[in-house]
Amino acid sequence: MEVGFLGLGIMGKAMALNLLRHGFKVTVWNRTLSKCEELVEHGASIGETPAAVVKKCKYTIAMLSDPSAALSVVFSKDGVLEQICEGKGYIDMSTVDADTSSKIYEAIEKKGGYFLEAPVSGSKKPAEDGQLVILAAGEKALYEAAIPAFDVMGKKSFFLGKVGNGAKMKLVVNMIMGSMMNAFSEGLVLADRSGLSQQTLLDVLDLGGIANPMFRQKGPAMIQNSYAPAFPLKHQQKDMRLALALGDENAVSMPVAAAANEAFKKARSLELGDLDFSAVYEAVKGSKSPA
Ligand SMILES: NC(=O)C1=CN([C@@H]2O[C@H](COP(=O)(O)OP(=O)(O)OC[C@H]3O[C@@H](n4cnc5c(N)ncnc54)[C@H](OP(=O)(O)O)[C@@H]3O)[C@@H](O)[C@H]2O)C=CC1
Ligand SMILES: O=CC(=O)O
Repeated sequence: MEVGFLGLGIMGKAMALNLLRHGFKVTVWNRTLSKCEELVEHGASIGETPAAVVKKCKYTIAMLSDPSAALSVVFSKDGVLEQICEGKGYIDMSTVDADTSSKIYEAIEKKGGYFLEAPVSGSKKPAEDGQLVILAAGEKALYEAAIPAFDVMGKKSFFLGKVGNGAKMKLVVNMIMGSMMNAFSEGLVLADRSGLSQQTLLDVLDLGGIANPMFRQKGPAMIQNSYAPAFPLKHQQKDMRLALALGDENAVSMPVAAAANEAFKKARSLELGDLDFSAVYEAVKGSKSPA
């Protein structure tokens, strides 16, 4: 199966490598074209533009930073829309809001193409290990055609119905995750400032009813003030912002998420946006300068 892949950031690179490892023929494009070279070493071909990738491939996957990147790759000159046509499918796996996804869907449908949104839950390591959770919605026939690729990239795929439902599910999940990360950070600060061992707190948490992989994996690095980016903080703040907008639309009061969003914004103002989202701990601690 030949697929196109647009966007070779932390996630896209790992996902495209998995496809290559499992025998897919992959044509890649990235805004910073030099990032394609590593994929070429693993057997990928390069498309010079998103349009060139879509022209060559029946199915094209995108994994881009945010709504503005997702829209730009489709609608700009040399974008996806120039070559999408009947018989071709476009699968956007970026985390965006339902409106962005719907705009892309409508434009692609007008040209006779198929569209599926398929954001993922799971970070750098699950992407490398093919263990993502895929939250798809849109054209069912395209979902079915994409299952061999989803089976390589993920451990479980959900088909959630009409376009927008995948985006919304992903935002709800990440809203919860961002709030949890803030509560966790406050707990670590409180333990430390009240004279307790943070390591003992991690041990206690891991044995109880609120044990979870995120605390287990991020906690030890956080107490060492180490934030190598797996999920960049700027993307988590984007997801909080988009989830809060979804709350606005549905008149859902979310004071916990709103407070968490403020902490992520504060962390961005401390220039922590490119670090892992666990670096919000620095903002919660009250750090005054970049970590
Ligand atoms: N990292 C994670 O743990 C997870 C991330 N996600 C989501 O997946 C998506 C990608 O995340 P991740 O890989 O971490 O992000 P990165 O920041 O590592 O990569 C972002 C990608 O988007 C591209 N891009 C940014 N702006 C534009 C633009 N205007 N036009 C074209 N391309 C652009 C970048 O290109 P360039 O290289 O040129 O900058 C890069 O390929 C995001 O929506 C994120 O929220 C979902 C689950 C987990
Ligand atoms: O979007 C981030 C994730 O870990 O999932």
